[in-house]
Amino acid sequence: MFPEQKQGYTYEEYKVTADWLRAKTEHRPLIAIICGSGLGGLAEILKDQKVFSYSDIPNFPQSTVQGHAGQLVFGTLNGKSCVCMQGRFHLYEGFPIWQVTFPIRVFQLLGVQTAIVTNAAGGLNEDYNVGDMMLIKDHLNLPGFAGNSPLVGPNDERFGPRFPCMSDAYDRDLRKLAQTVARELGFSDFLKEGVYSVVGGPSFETIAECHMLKRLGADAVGMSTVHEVIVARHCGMRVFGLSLITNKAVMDYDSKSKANHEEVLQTGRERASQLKRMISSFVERLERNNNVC
Ligand SMILES: O=P(O)(O)O[C@@H]1C[C@H](O)[C@@H](CO)O1
Ligand code: HPA
Repeated sequence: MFPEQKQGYTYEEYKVTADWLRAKTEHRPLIAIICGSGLGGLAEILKDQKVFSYSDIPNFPQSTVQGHAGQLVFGTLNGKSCVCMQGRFHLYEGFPIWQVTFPIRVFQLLGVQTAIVTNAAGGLNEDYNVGDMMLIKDHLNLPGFAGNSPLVGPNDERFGPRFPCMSDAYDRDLRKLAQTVARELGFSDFLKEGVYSVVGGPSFETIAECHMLKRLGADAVGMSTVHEVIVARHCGMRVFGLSLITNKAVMDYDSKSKANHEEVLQTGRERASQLKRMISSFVERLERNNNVC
């Protein structure tokens, strides 16, 4: 017979990790920042850092993708306590979806109220350019349509309800705040707002798939974020989602362009300083408004 397969974490397992972290750091984060591919440099904006390698944290999965360092960085940003994931987990790495989203519930137990979720994404909207920042206003959850949701399985009411609402997944006030911040920083020319579609990866999309996603209403495509957002909303966090358009999706059969991870990382490096200023000012304003914009 096959050994019984693990179906998810227990409440106690999330708690073991949260308690372990709480015992090892005095930081009590209210904000979590999840760094997308090549965007780990965002953690550098945190002061008074306490850094943990994922391999040292009980129950934590390990990062396997280039551009995801695999470190949890606690620190303060403009006086506000934050925790930053330098590296996230993706379905294509072979993790079950409940492992992909494991850190989110740990953060909730640590007291996090707001999740800032970033990613690298391919632009489907023809008005988008490489290097644009896209405020995520909504998502299309393709793995979810096929039943691969992080909330599948018995629901633990201590985290949230059986049937959480997702029509307000990406907080409108936080998006407004981001628009204000971008305007003040002179970033409006490369700021967009749109719909992010998650696919399973790791292969980049075919031309026909890109056309399909665009017709479904997606402005950008990626391989992450949505699972984390669903779990964050389920447990009552406010979510701000930000995509960096690292490449243009190939939509034309005559095109010689080929999506590739190196271009994704390179665009991240080129936009690193603007992204840091954007997130830093955004968090500063959150503080000023006591998280109520
Ligand atoms: O972690 P994110 O979603 O930013 O990473 C994207 C999707 C793939 O992991 C990778 C492809 O280049 O970048
Ligand atoms: N497709 C899927 N995921 C991505 C892309 C893309 O074009 N760019 C960065 N992540």
